Amino acid sequence: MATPAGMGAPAYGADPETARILLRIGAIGARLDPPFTFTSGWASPVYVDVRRLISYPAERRHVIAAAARALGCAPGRAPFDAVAGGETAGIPYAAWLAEACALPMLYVRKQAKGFGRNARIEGNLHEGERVLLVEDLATDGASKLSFANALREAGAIVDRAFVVFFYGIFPGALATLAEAGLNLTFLATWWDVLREAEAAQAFPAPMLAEVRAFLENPIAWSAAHGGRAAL
Ligand SMILES: O=P(O)(O)OC[C@H]1O[C@H](OP(=O)(O)OP(=O)(O)O)[C@H](O)[C@@H]1O
Ligand SMILES: O=C(O)c1cc(=O)[nH]c(=O)[nH]1
Repeated sequence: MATPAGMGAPAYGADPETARILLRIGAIGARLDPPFTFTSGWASPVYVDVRRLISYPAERRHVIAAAARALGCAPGRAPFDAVAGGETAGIPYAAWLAEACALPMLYVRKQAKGFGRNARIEGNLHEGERVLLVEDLATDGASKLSFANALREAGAIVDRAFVVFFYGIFPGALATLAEAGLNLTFLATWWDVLREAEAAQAFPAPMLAEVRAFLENPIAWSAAHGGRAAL
């Protein structure tokens, strides 16, 4: 995986078991008619439902332990002061990681609530705290920028985000995050899942060909299937 020029390397926690877990718990979906549509507007023949992991205690423990290792955090020794989950899918992972690292937890709303405190950040954030942003997954990373900016506007220092799964196929995704001062740590990408899916013969041959076509050129695939057509 390419390292964005001029920034720290993305920390690829490379945990092959995470890819196997996602396949085993049915988190990897493939469908052509109709294709999936992502939050960012891309059309895709695949969807990764990392949310399912919350229902599997042994598997989620494995993933959180791998995340804590990749991030270098343990009780009394962490390179950040608090852990913030992105609404909604990031919140349980942030809670478990905060617990594993014995750190305070926060969460970030997609939008200000519109009434009450009208805040995007929940929990007690102290000015100047180093906050790790946690989410379930990243495709092109746009949601990470929004969550990180909300934390920064509230006074946090945010220079690292963690996701269980990073697509690893959208050109420039890591570089764009790095240019915005955000380095991404992740445990598995689509290339890990594809390797495991091929070994387990998880997709019939025609679907595998379609999945490969998307992974190798997601923008062209999306444009040809009614989705977003440009970065
Ligand atoms: O934009 P990216 O950084 O690449 O990440 C993709 C986002 O899409 C999903 O959230 P979704 O918008 O479906 O909301 P949810 O968490 O409330 O389900 C996922 O949880 C990420 O936040
Ligand atoms: O970008 C998204 O909306 C998205 C893609 C995906 O594979 N999984 C998911 O939960 N969200």
